[in-house]
Amino acid sequence: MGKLILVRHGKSFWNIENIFTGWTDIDLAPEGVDEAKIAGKLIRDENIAIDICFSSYLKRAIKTASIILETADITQIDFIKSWKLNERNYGAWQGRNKDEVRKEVGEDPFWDVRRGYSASAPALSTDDKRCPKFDPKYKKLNSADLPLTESLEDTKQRAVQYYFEAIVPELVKGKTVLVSAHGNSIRALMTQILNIPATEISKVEVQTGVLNIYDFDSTMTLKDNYRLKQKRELTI
Ligand SMILES: O=C(O)[C@@H](CO)OP(=O)(O)O
Repeated sequence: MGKLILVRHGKSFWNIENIFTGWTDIDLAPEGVDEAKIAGKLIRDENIAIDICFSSYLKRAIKTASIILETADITQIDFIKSWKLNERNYGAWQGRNKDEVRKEVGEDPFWDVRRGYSASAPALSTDDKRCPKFDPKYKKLNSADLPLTESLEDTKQRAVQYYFEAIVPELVKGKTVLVSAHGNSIRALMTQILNIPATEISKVEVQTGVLNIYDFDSTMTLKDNYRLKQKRELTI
């Protein structure tokens, strides 16, 4: 039976400061490191043998996965990174305080972009230093493929495409797969897996550091889904 574990990275410094992050490569805050350790301890205690790990290109997701695997003492597995698991690109809102943007643009347009399906923040201009083409991480990619802003729909399109292309084949083989990604890329995958319509997508919230587990049979029929999380103090 294939087991998929979706985890949103532990809290980053900008999560704590309430700043739109998107593709900005912000590190885990100490609280986020602890969340990842707790998740790793849960994997270890539940004897979940992860076979393969996928992560976005962003360090908050990469470090979350690495800490989980290290804490669970899982060392000899493939670790594959894809930009298609990145957070939604929030365009010109990246780096801005969420409350300030809300006051500036108004409640409805703000929530339409932030939790609606098709709206996006204003695009980055092509000479903006925040454009992915200026970041060496993306140098092997075609710059025309790299977004200057994205709606949730755009994010879902590339994340789900990657899910079918790279992750589902592992699940079909019966593997246990860890995917470490972001609020919006995971929201996109969850709505695909649970068949949630676009109109309901805004109601799906994804908590940091929580293990969202999906068990499939060999025909990819979902047999069970549950969350593992632990609030108590870290003792390791
Ligand atoms: O800032 C972001 O990149 C995301 C996730 O933290 O924000 P939001 O939850 O508003 O989509």
